[in-house]
Amino acid sequence: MLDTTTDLKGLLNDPTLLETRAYLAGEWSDGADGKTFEVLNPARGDVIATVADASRAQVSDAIALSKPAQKAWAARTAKERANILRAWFNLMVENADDLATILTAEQGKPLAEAKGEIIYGASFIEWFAEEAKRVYGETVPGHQADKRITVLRQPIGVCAAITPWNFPNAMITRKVGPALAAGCSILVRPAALTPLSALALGVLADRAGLPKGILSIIPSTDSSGIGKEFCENPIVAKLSFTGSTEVGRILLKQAADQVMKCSMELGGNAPFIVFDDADLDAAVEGAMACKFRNNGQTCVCANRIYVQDGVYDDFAQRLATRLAQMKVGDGLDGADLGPLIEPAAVDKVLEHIKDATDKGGQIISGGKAHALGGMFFEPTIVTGVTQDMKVAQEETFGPLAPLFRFETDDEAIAYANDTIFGLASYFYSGGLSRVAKVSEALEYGIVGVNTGIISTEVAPFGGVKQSGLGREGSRHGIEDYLEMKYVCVSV
Ligand SMILES: NC(=O)C1=CN([C@@H]2O[C@H](COP(=O)(O)OP(=O)(O)OC[C@H]3O[C@@H](n4cnc5c(N)ncnc54)[C@H](OP(=O)(O)O)[C@@H]3O)[C@@H](O)[C@H]2O)C=CC1
Ligand SMILES: O=C(O)[C@H](O)CS(=O)(=O)O
Repeated sequence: MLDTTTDLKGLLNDPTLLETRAYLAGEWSDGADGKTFEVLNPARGDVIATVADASRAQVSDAIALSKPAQKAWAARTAKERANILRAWFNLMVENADDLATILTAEQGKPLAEAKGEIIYGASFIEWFAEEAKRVYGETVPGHQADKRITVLRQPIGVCAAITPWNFPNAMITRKVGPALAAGCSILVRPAALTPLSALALGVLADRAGLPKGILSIIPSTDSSGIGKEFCENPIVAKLSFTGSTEVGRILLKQAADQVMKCSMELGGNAPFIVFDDADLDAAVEGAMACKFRNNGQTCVCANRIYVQDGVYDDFAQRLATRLAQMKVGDGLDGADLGPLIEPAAVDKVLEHIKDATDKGGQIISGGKAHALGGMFFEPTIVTGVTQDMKVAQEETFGPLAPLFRFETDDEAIAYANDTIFGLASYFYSGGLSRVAKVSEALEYGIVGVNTGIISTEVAPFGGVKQSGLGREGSRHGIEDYLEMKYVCVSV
């Protein structure tokens, strides 16, 4: 752990963005009985803020208040809602430097990446401000001479969201943007490790003129209690979750009693395939971007790198050369790779490396905790990795690049699909026919071809199999916040 403390307020141009109270139905509130919890900087280990710890009862009250507020919000014109969202987007962009500093301080990713996340997060608010005006209905030719049929698309009502620590800004805006655009209200519970980015978004939403009751940001250590409140409170009509498949399953079971509409962005186990006709320099750059973004802590990060026999050794050597240029350190001090989020994350990377090397894998780069100590870890490459190793089936969520060897296209496709997950996949090839065939054969919601970066607000993001339900972003992202109503008029 670095021997420095973080004067977070002192680093901000606008220190009022560092809000530590809960934002409950538009009111800034202390936790019940003044309860609080501490937020740490994962690079330095120091306490950067003490935040209100909201209780389940407070959340229940906020849900009740958000119901009439939602009705009034839905009654506004789409253009009025869009204008407020647009004002919020502008404020996010204007305050991007401060939002990025807060994000890096609580999450650890390098400042440049944090700034990228803020702009990416803001893009969902901009996109859905535009989509708000395009929620069209339909007219259907009547089935009898006297019948006139119209199809309305109406906001689903009060929504709830649970978001993870790895993207403390963008995973919120990707849910809140479409909800608010559609005319819903939404209550968000961010991960307890990273509530400050979420609360700063609440400050800016307030400034943008969002009416009271439409948005709640709930810092709380009671993840399971708040999750139950979201699933059991009859006012809540929809739940959107991003996080592990394990927690997604719990929430789906809880939501089943109310037959609640759910969107789930769950775990991935992304394959990254390098065929022998690939541009190897491009493939190495793609692997660097895809594997080491957020230090390997995203569910679309390459988890398994499959390289065809003829280019395997060359690719491994080039990747190792590139990795040696990466500087590990404090995200606030210009590092390329920050710390992992918590000690358990370091243990998981060590466990996967040990399992691989016990079964015959060889470390060619890194392989151990970094000399900086704390949650810093050396970016690592293991070669000779096979399908019987843990890393083939489980997400590492850390800076470990395991290199698998394959010979034929069918073998690569079979290995890539041999998982319960189906979020993102990637491959590099220069062959037109291969590009078409492999894209179709991969059982994934997202396929990156000759690119390692696939995240954008304009495309539908989501997985198949146990990676989730629904899509976020794009014109499809608003659908989960709308209900269809068919009106049949006899004339
Ligand atoms: N973050 C992501 O996008 C993904 C994570 N994963 C995997 O999951 C592991 C853990 O990652 P993490 O992001 O913490 O994922 P989790 O699923 O553990 O947490 C995601 C969110 O759910 C909350 N939560 C946890 N348990 C419950 C519950 N019982 N009811 C309601 N909410 C709950 C968490 O709150 P709190 O943290 O405050 O308890 C957090 O806000 C990773 O190492 C990775 O392997 C996989 C895919 C995606
Ligand atoms: O938008 C992204 O790039 C991802 O959603 C982040 S994650 O959910 O894959 O971790």
